[in-house]
Amino acid sequence: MSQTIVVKIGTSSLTRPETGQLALSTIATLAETLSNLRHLGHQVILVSSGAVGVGCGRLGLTERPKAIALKQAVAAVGQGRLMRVYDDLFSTLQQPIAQVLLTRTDLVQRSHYLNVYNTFKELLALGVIPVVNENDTVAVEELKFGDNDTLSALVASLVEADWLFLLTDVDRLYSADPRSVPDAQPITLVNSIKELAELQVQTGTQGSGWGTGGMLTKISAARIATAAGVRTVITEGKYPGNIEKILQGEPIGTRFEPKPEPTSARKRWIAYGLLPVGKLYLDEGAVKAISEAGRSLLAAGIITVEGEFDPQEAVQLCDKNGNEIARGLVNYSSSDLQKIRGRHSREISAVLGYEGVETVVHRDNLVLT
Ligand SMILES: Nc1ncnc2c1ncn2[C@@H]1O[C@H](COP(=O)(O)OP(=O)(O)O)[C@@H](O)[C@H]1O
Ligand SMILES: N[C@@H](CCC(=O)OP(=O)(O)O)C(=O)O
Repeated sequence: MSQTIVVKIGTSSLTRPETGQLALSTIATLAETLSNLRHLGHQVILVSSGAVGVGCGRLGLTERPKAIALKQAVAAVGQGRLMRVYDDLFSTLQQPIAQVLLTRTDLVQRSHYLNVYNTFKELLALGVIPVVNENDTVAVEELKFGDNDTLSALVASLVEADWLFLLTDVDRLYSADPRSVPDAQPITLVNSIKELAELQVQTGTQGSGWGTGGMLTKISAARIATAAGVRTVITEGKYPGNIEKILQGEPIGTRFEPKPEPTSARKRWIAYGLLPVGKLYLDEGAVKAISEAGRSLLAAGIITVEGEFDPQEAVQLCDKNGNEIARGLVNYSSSDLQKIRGRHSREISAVLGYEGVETVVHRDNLVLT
């Protein structure tokens, strides 16, 4: 049966840590594996990091730059080099590829999001393997995915993939970072992210020398992907051939079982695609109404409004202690909300001087998180 498979490979697998040079044998095996999957009739998307790492190698820089402009310049050098290598390898295997560079803003606007979706669908229908990365050279810091684990999960969710493989430099997830805790216990199966919380996995936020997010971003990627119904696997990038074995059922790496939430693609976009620009603190009644009774949010339940935003932007809905319970698209600007918070819906028109809608966040635009 044809499946849609998203494979993410991190810098730590694509480059040799000692020299920063490309790990050519790994990349060649990856190209072979992905081409095989295509021949078996699967649809394949590769999310590849490495622009910054490869750019550094090309320019002789020995550590990942911190200054934003330098990082962006280095990424521009590395991305071209990376695509050249991929295209050479995939061309030898007669497998067409395409470069897709995304920024977070491409997923924030619903029309752009649908546009990206249509482009992926078209590329996959053409038998092409899209090679995706964040458009590091133009991405604005506060509007970044920040790491390709998150990006790959959003792409997998967008195309409704069956599988997401996160290839990294450890063979699987452990109870703690195996670099610093030698007796950390391997984890092979995670039935739900809640179960992971119970296992109390320590992740640290540090990746290996060249990587960005360590295991933390991989687990949050697994959360996004499994909630969208995508089975997610963390496994070692050095052996891309394992992907085929895992698809055949071999217990390699750490497997996260999909836990599709009964939400539409649009609600997933609200929950994970959008960047919230404000926070609404709600009283207990409002928290109950939206989380237990599935109601819309009314102005009466809002205690505090934080941030500046326009109507139809995304906001976090929190309890009075600031814990997020939901996200949604707001019907009023922050300045109007400051005037109507705590007020009954029938008072809104008198306070604002125009006939506004009754709900602040309609339940169709609200997702529990
Ligand atoms: N609980 C854990 N299990 C496994 N690895 C962990 C854990 N916590 C932290 N790590 C570290 O995460 C690193 C992989 O993350 P990173 O370097 O960002 O990879 P990539 O470049 O593939 O995205 C590993 O080398 C490991 O040291
Ligand atoms: N977009 C960046 C990658 C950021 C990233 O997530 O890196 P990694 O942790 O190695 O997967 C680049 O191409 O260098």
